[in-house]
Amino acid sequence: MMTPLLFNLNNKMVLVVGGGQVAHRRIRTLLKNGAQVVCVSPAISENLCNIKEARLTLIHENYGKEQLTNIDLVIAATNSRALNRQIKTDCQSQKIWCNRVDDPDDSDFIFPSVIRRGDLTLSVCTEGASPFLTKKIVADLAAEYDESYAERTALLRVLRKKLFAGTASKEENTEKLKALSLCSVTELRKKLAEIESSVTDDEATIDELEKN
Ligand SMILES: C[C@@]1(CC(=O)O)C2=NC(=C\c3[nH]c(c(CCC(=O)O)c3CC(=O)O)Cc3[nH]c(c(CC(=O)O)c3CCC(=O)O)/C=C3\N/C(=C\2)[C@@H](CCC(=O)O)[C@]3(C)CC(=O)O)/[C@H]1CCC(=O)O
Ligand SMILES: NC(=O)c1ccc[n+]([C@@H]2O[C@H](COP(=O)([O-])OP(=O)(O)OC[C@H]3O[C@@H](n4cnc5c(N)ncnc54)[C@H](O)[C@@H]3O)[C@@H](O)[C@H]2O)c1
Repeated sequence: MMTPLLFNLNNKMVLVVGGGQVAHRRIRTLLKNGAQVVCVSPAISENLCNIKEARLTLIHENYGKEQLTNIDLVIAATNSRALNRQIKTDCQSQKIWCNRVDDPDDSDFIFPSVIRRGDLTLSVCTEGASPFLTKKIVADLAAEYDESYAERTALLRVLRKKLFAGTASKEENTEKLKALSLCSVTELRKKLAEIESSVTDDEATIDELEKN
């Protein structure tokens, strides 16, 4: 059984071995999430060659153990099971975490399918049992948790911060936060506008008092 974690890939050095379809998918995900990527493969797909991104380095060579120097994570994405197994073994001896795209059981981590709505992340995985089931569930969830959830999450973040900055007790805040999480985007916008205008009123009152 795998453990779901949210991992900060900013500035991590990731070696992707292989330059085919699966490598391309992994590299797009890695770049989107801030990683530095080195891709090593004798053949590199046109899709990959067309990516214009300073954080991606393409090396037209066969895999070699020396390429693991200064690498944080490795994706073994070649079409050879024997080579992917060798890469995993090399990583293990250097304590580098490795994803084998052909064998979840022999991987230190695997890639779920992800839906992003601003700061809301939904992640689905069957640990290799059925990637097609994953796709179906993701399509269902994407329809239910639509783009409006990005604003909903952003509004909740601001309201939460404002509540914590206020003088209410911890218990009161917990109750309010629970209720807010069930509000629609329209209700949340309204609540934020109310809080902001009352803050402005308070500030105006303080200004008045200071003047007198
Ligand atoms: C979620 C997604 C993310 C992504 O890849 O970006 C993903 N696979 C996707 C699609 C997909 N993959 C495959 C098919 C063909 C149908 C089929 O074979 O069933 C399709 C469908 C398609 O392509 O449409 C084949 C396949 N996949 C794996 C193996 C090896 C094995 O199981 O041993 C084989 C057999 C290879 C062979 O035949 O040799 C293994 C893995 N695939 C994973 C992730 C990890 C577990 C995720 C999970 O189980 O939920 C894991 C364990 C490892 C990893 O992390 O790499 C992405 C959904 C894309 C989306 O959402 O659009
Ligand atoms: N995880 C998944 O979602 C998923 C999906 C489909 C397939 N797969 C598995 O992933 C493997 C790769 O799939 P693909 O569609 O990307 O295959 P592909 O044939 O498109 O790409 C394989 C790549 O490996 C490279 N390669 C071969 N020998 C190499 C070496 N010595 N050093 C470096 N690179 C080398 C090739 O040049 C090629 O770029 C498949 O064999 C399959 O087992 C996984």
